Amino acid sequence: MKLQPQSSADAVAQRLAQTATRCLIDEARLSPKPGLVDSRGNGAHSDLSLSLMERSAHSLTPTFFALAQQCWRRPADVALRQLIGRLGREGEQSMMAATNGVNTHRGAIWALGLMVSSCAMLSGHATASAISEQAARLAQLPDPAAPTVFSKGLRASHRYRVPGAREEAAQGFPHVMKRGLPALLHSRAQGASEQHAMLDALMSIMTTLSDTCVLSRAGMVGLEAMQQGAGAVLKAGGCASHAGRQQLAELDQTMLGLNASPGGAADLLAATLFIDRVALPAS
Ligand SMILES: CC(C)(COP(=O)(O)OP(=O)(O)OC[C@H]1O[C@@H](n2cnc3c(N)ncnc32)[C@H](O)[C@@H]1O)[C@@H](O)C(=O)NCCC(=O)NCCS
Ligand SMILES: Nc1ncnc2c1ncn2[C@@H]1O[C@H](COP(=O)(O)OP(=O)(O)OP(=O)(O)O)[C@@H](O)[C@H]1O
Repeated sequence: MKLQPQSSADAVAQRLAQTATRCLIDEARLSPKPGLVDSRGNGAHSDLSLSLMERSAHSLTPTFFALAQQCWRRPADVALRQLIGRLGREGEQSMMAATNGVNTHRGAIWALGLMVSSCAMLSGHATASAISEQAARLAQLPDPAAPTVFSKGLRASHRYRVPGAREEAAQGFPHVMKRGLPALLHSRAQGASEQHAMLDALMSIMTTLSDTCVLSRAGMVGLEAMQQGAGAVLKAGGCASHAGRQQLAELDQTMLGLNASPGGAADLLAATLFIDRVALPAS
């Protein structure tokens, strides 16, 4: 979608929105991802496809643009948190309209929505730590208008007593800051291709994330298989190595066998790519 900037705020909002959409598309196309939709196929999903994921990603550009515009240079307070919540839920509706009711990106709207908002609050110029800290502040604020449905993610969080999407954000996205981003930068510095560096970032996120998508579909057995399998890929030398790619192929088979798909880890990979592309280098 073409957005016409009117001011510097609009120009930054346009850049952030287009980058967020691009990160969703790059995440979806990245292959081979265990259990997830990628350019090979639908993974463990019967209702998702790459073209649906791409359509959904494009439908979200106006949501990310509105979030960035509305958050431009504003402080974190309850009024802004409520506004972001409303825009995020409207984004979920746009996604559902674009996909005929299939949940392609709910978790991604949450993670990227908070990051786009945080970045705009900081005038579009901020380090990775500043963006993640601002996102944590937003996520910690109450949104009295939030619906009280007991979602699948919330149910898994309660049943297995593990943190979910809300906690990940409220803690400042530790799986982006301490796993995904360092792994992406490390693999690049070792000479890995961009594809392999992105896959290593995903593996690093998967080693410790309590992904409620995996828990909902495959329980604790599925979560342990995901964490252990991702660790084995990295231990074998990562995705740039032949041994690492063999472990990755095994993990893919295991996840498909368990009908498990790490959707939360995929969201956090997209968020990692976003931070990598928009954050200023730390001084
Ligand atoms: C917080 C959200 C993600 C709802 O989470 P909930 O735990 O209730 O479960 P739900 O099953 O609906 O979605 C969870 C999704 O998060 C992702 N996820 C799963 N596990 C994790 C994890 N450990 N960490 C991060 N993301 C995860 C997955 O994609 C999963 O599908 C969100 O939909 C929400 O409440 N949005 C309200 C609108 C809002 O406030 N938006 C503000 C930012 S735009
Ligand atoms: N490449 C991807 N493949 C699959 N899921 C992804 C991908 N990228 C991100 N996701 C995330 O995974 C979540 C979809 O997970 P899931 O299929 O478990 O949702 P659901 O439709 O609520 O559940 P189910 O299909 O089990 O009924 C979305 O919230 C989305 O953000």
